[in-house]
Amino acid sequence: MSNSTPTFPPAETMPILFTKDQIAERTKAIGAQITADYAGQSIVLIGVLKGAAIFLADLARAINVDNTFDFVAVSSYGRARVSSGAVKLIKDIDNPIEGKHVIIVEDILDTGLTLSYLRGLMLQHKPASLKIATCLDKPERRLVPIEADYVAFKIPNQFVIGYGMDFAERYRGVDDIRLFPEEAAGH
Ligand SMILES: O=P(O)(O)OC[C@H]1O[C@H](OP(=O)(O)OP(=O)(O)O)[C@H](O)[C@@H]1O
Ligand code: HPA
Ligand SMILES: [Mg+2]
Repeated sequence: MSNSTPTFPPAETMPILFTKDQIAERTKAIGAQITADYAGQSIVLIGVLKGAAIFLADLARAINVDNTFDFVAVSSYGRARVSSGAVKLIKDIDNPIEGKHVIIVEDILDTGLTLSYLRGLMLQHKPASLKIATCLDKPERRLVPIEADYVAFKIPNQFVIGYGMDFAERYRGVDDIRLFPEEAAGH
């Protein structure tokens, strides 16, 4: 059945894809990996607002090397529906990253348009190194070739909410990652 008005069913009614315990376990593992990879160095974690805020907060607490935070925000024009790759920077980094070890932190790598735009932009600042950490990777949806260096979970082509991820700005605070029912999307 299709309708034109989005509805916001309670998150508890949606199937769980990953529980908060599973997410915490993978986040700790990635944090340990980053700690090992950057031992003795300083890193800059750049979160992509708004979705990445929660994963960044947890990942940072699982990393045991000197680190600072920064945030960027982008706006995309119908990202999932056009292949133009039109992404615009709304908020830039606050501090220079030239010569620094940088990790861009995302909640989800989907078509790749957001991260491929941001990677190009950040490389212009000449960081010493640039890697990508993402909670979720949906490889089937990729429109441009880009891979993350640290991935908590690979998922099939299904829309998810929770742990920072939204549907129409809702559900970001849900602490499990759940499958959003397509019939509620109203398209
Ligand atoms: O790989 P892509 O197809 O570019 O999609 C992934 C991006 O889309 C979502 O952000 P969105 O732009 O919806 O904003 P939000 O983070 O504020 O939810 C998500 O948080 C990623 O940033
Ligand atoms: O599955 C998703 N859920 C929420 N936001 C998203 N942005 C890209 N893919 C998704
Ligand atoms: Mg985002």
